[in-house]
Amino acid sequence: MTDTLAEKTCTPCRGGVPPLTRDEAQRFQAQAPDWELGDDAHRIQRSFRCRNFRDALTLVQEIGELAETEGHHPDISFGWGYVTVSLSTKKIKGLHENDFIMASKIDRVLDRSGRPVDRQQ
Ligand SMILES: C[C@H](O)[C@H](O)[C@H]1CNC2=NC(N)=NC(=O)C2=N1
Repeated sequence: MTDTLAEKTCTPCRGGVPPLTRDEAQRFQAQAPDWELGDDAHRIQRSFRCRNFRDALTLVQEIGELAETEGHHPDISFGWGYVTVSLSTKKIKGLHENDFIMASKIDRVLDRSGRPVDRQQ
């Protein structure tokens, strides 16, 4: 049984590998179905609803710590009541398995924290 994405760890990406094709990205996306594949298949994105600004800020902090631990970093925008996370691998200007590993781990942060976050699509 191969590890699920959330059990994997990101591998340092030093470029030199092609980004995932749309088909490959769609296969990974099946394991992170709450994430939307961008039109150019070069990024995945998901928004979370939070109770207020402080909750959004706390979630951003948690995601930031996870990114530092994994060595793979999302772009995050947030405000009162929402956090939007976008993942793409800068070094290869497209998607890498690392992006889907991070997506799956971010989903686990939410599930574990059990915060009352609606999952807006
Ligand atoms: C060596 C290390 O893996 C790289 O510098 C990492 C750091 N975090 C990263 N995050 C993202 N999103 N893309 C990258 O290309 C990237 N490179």
